Amino acid sequence: MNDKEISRRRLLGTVGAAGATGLALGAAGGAAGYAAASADPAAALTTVGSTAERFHGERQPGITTPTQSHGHLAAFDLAPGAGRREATALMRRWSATAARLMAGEPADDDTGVALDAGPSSLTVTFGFGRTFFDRTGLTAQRPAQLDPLPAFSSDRLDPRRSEGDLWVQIAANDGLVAFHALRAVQKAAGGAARTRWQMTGFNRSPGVTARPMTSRNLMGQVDGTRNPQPSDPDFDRRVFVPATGSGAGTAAQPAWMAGGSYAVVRRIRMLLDDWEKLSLKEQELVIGRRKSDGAPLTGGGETAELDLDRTGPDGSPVIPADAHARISAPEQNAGAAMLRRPFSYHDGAAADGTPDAGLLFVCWQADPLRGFVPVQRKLDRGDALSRFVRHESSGLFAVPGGAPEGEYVGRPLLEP
Ligand SMILES: C=CC1=C(C)c2cc3[nH]c(cc4nc(cc5[nH]c(cc1n2)c(C)c5CCC(=O)O)C(CCC(=O)O)=C4C)c(C)c3C=C
Ligand SMILES: [Fe+2]
Repeated sequence: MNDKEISRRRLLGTVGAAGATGLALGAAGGAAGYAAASADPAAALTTVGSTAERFHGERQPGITTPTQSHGHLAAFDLAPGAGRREATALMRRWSATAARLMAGEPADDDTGVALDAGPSSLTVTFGFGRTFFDRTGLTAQRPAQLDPLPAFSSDRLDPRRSEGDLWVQIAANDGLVAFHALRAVQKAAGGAARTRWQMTGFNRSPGVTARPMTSRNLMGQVDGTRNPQPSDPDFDRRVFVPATGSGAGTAAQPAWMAGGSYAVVRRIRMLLDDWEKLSLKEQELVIGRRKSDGAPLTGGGETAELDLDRTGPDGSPVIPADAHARISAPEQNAGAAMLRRPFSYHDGAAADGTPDAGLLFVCWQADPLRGFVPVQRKLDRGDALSRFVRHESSGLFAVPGGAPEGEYVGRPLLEP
């Protein structure tokens, strides 16, 4: 792998090292807050702890930020009686809280949970659900892209753990820093909004592999190999809403979504007891890739192209017709693609004793009808993986562009 490829892959969090886009806050740089308060600031922060992401900017953090090791996803509903005024004040408070915590500074009325740690690549990302717009009298500003996702035959969705007026994604390379931020966001909600659901996930910790590697999921597969890369000429067009408010071939988007993206969030349970009964060969045929290194069954290394036309001695395709990697490939879906940025989760055992574990699947795209929806439709019809997974909750959120310095996320919608 050359240097360019490594830095490109770091950007998407496929490596086990602190983020390339982050800003290391050393003592000389005046890392305010927790670490600066310790006896020896110069020694207090490791590279992992001292790395900071920027809150303010054209785009929100947490979309192309290298995937962190700890994540919390939370949806909130506006409190009864709360409308646009309360939502505006809430987004101001949340943005101020996120900016402070991401810079390694304490929140108002701080709980002290992250007292000794640096920002640890914390990101806080905010989104609006479909119901937010009616609640705030902004129905006319609701993007068509937030229309409900179609029902899929394999859905087993729990409505209480789906959707929501507002969505927050919190992630950091330290569990205490991530939890601290979640509590700060929940406290800053005050009387304006209540937690509707909350889920906790994880990824590999920075630095645990000897070389930069794509992460694995709880089925043991290398997962993330064929994600779109920021260096791809069509990356921005696929993932972000352009400043003009709409992209080629997509439905018009409101101006307030410029620089934003849409997050599809699915809690996908893995039926691990069934999966783990398969032989290695059977597992590899389900995906169409080798488990050891993620390489296509048709050969080459991890990043080699899939040869979808290759047949074996018996005349059947080497990458089976129902293999997940074949069915989800953009070439099989009129170019539909999304940026997958998931977390694994493990919530103990279900009532039947099986592990309640799987993927908090989060994918990003400029338009869900040109990303998640066509691919999931296809997977729903004939993906070999579907026997081993169950979609248990779902959310679709409009994530606006980032807040410039001195502003808050969502200002162009709430106070145009
Ligand atoms: C609708 C979108 C997708 C869902 C839902 C989904 C669930 C899911 N996927 C894996 C494991 C792997 N997925 C891989 C590739 C892959 N998956 C999707 C989409 C969804 N997956 C896409 C678009 C792609 C890339 C296809 C391509 O560009 O060729 C892979 C292979 C490695 C990789 O490219 O990342 C694995 C492994 C699980 C376990 C899962 C649900 C739990
Ligand atoms: Fe997949």
